[in-house]
Amino acid sequence: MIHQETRETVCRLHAELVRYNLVAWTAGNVSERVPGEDLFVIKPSGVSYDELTPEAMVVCDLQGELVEGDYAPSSDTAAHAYVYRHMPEVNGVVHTHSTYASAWAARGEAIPCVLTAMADEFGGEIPVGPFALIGGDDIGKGIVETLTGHRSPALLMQNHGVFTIGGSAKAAVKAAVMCEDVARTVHVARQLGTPIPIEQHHIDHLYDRYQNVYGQRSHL
Ligand SMILES: O=C(CO)[C@@H](O)[C@@H](O)COP(=O)(O)O
Repeated sequence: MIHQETRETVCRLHAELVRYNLVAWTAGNVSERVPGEDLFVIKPSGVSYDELTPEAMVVCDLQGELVEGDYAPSSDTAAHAYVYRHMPEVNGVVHTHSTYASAWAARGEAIPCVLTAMADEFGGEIPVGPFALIGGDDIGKGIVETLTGHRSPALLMQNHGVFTIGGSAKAAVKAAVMCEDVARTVHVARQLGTPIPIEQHHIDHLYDRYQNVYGQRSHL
């Protein structure tokens, strides 16, 4: 099938949402831009995660129209397409209803930057986007307006759940995993007392280290 490599990547990353317990039933979705094309691959709508295969993935254009595939595209296709049209640096989009992050979304409250892991991955708080109905451009607009110029690759769409972006679908999945992890920890901290905010200059230092030094850097 066309765009087989991207199909395989997007299919494999959907299994990560299940592995990290970020979705229930058929909720959630992952997409990735097809390299060099005005196209992206996304999950078929309402198909069980254990039935997802590279062949079941669907290919859409940047208007969200189905280009190739046997299934109807995800109900969030318009949102993903909007992000790809307005954020050319983004090559991956993920949506989950992960429990703790969605509980913050239900309250419309940003997750404050009180953990070094938040400074590392999000460069500050995880912001909240507006309430938006599903299917049109409203969710996509909320994502773009909230994350443009913001360090965080994740946001909490009010009353809904998590959307993340990344330079790849894998990066967006990582952001979704880390978003749920810190949402849970900060929630527990709130139950025990008042979390202590990290000073901005420390956030900046931590973010720079994690983004530019942490891990294995290819020197070849
Ligand atoms: O939250 C929504 C829509 O935003 C769910 O329907 C979504 O998680 C799953 O929908 P799809 O199966 O991708 O169509």
